[in-house]
Amino acid sequence: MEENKYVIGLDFGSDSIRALIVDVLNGNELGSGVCHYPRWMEGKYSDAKISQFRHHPQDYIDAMTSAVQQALSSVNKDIVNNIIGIGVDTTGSTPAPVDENGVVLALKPEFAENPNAMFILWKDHTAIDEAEKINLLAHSGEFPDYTQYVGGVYSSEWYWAKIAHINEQDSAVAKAAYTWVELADWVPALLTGNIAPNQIRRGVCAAGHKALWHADWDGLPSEEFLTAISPTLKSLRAHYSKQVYTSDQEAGKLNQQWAEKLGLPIGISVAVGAFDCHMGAVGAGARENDLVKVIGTSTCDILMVKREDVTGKLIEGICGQVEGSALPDFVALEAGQSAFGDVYAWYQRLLAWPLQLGAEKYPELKEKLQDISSSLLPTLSQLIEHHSDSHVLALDWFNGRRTPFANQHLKGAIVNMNLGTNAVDIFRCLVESTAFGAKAINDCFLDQGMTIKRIIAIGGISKKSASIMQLCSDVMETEIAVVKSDQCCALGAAIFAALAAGVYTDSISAQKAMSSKFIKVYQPDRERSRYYRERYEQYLMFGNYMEEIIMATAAQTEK
Ligand SMILES: Nc1ncnc2c1ncn2[C@@H]1O[C@H](COP(=O)(O)OP(=O)(O)O)[C@@H](O)[C@H]1O
Ligand SMILES: O=C(CO)[C@H](O)[C@H](O)COP(=O)(O)O
Repeated sequence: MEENKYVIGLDFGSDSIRALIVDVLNGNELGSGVCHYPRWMEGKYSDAKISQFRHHPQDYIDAMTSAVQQALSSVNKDIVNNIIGIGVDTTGSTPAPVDENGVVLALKPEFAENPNAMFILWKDHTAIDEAEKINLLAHSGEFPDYTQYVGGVYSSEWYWAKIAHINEQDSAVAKAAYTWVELADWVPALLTGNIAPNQIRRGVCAAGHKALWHADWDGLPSEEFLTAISPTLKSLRAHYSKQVYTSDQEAGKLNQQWAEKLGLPIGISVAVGAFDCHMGAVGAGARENDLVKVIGTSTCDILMVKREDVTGKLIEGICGQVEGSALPDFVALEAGQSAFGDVYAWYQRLLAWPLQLGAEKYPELKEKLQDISSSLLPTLSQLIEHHSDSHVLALDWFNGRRTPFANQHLKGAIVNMNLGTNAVDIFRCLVESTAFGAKAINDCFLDQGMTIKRIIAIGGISKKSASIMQLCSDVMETEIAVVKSDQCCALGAAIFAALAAGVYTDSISAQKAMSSKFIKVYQPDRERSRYYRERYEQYLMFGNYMEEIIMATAAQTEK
């Protein structure tokens, strides 16, 4: 009898990496490991006040090694010996500068402590000015509108803005960087030993959604356009591979060094990498007109559409329409919110400040105070189940607005408080604001003729808080199905590992066999939906008003 075969999905998140061992026949999840990035957890190389968020490459290497080893130790040896492939999903746009041999600069002694030589995490917003310049140039009429397939607005979260920003700030990095590589492309390259810039297989997902790659202009934007953004971008077009790949294809084979380090069989397939939400959508079983929302720190939303539905059609205000970035034969429309759970995390930190002071003053109470601090979010999220007519209203743009129409200058806001407003009222209005932000994304798709047949939720919050999910369903006035898998992005990566290893010849069959089932479907409560309809109008009005004020203030500061 032929032995069962297994694959590993690696999901590189903002704080940690998850490794998941999956049966290729049925998608059963057999073992897993998680590891937080050690330097990141110490707060190194980042400064939230200036929106600078950097990951040291060594963090990825150390955490991946530990997570995979943990996962392997949770299953028996027969399973380990029958692992035939690895799939990789990561956050993005999270690029790093590499030298002519493909070594990330921060892995070289002279750059080891330089945050500009590390991975620039997706949520780093230090490149707002450069993103604005890209938009001005793309809309100037001097060049083709290179932003047309990314929603018409280039974001500071993305590749070219980040590279231009770092290169202009740091001439040593600019000089040493031969090219810049997205994390989603770097991990498979590392595992296969193909880090040399001319060998690396870049995925269509990162290229199309963040680097303005499109077949219409034969790949990347022209050298003239890139050097108009910044002369420091010269030669980067030439140093970027001409061809890009979908994730059902192989990036290469696991090399001996990494096989030994991780404890995996040598020579197994490593699939081309892609972003977390794209692989998550596949893991969630998304088909035509399904909107999959990865709801966690931020949200990343993928609407899966048929090529014919968007042929000759440009969807504005989103983060891209790219064929093959999720399922190879579909176009994935990407959108998202730059902060979702991060808004709640901010509020939790605010409320927990006196507890932290208390713990410093009375060390004997530290543990108890920490317990209270970590129970704040679950408790608040339970308390908002009770309906309230509080008039407090918030904007969810605490980390800028990603969709609709990216604008990273924008900030969060809360209005309409009085002396009776309490901590739960404020938490409720923050949750409402994140749900309104989600509804604004749906409207952006629907207003432009797209169809949303089902909403599927994955990510931490879809499981951690029933009250928040119910509120989202009430606000969006749609059913929301929550998937069973706790690691849906890693499961999607595992599906691509099975495809790259040749277990399935088409992605739909692989998805049918291996994707997650649902565990719960939230139904909108009609009465609450009516209430939120009005509140949503107020949110939109408040948003328009605040946007005007914030942009006017930003313009004044620039003068
Ligand atoms: N009980 C809770 N209710 C609401 N939000 C929560 C709760 N517990 C954690 N969170 C939020 O969940 C987010 C983390 O989501 P998760 O999906 O686990 O991580 P990531 O986005 O890094 O993959 C944090 O921003 C945190 O504020
Ligand atoms: O924008 C993205 C993909 O295009 C990010 O990868 C994503 O939003 C990261 O989110 P999280 O840390 O919440 O999983």
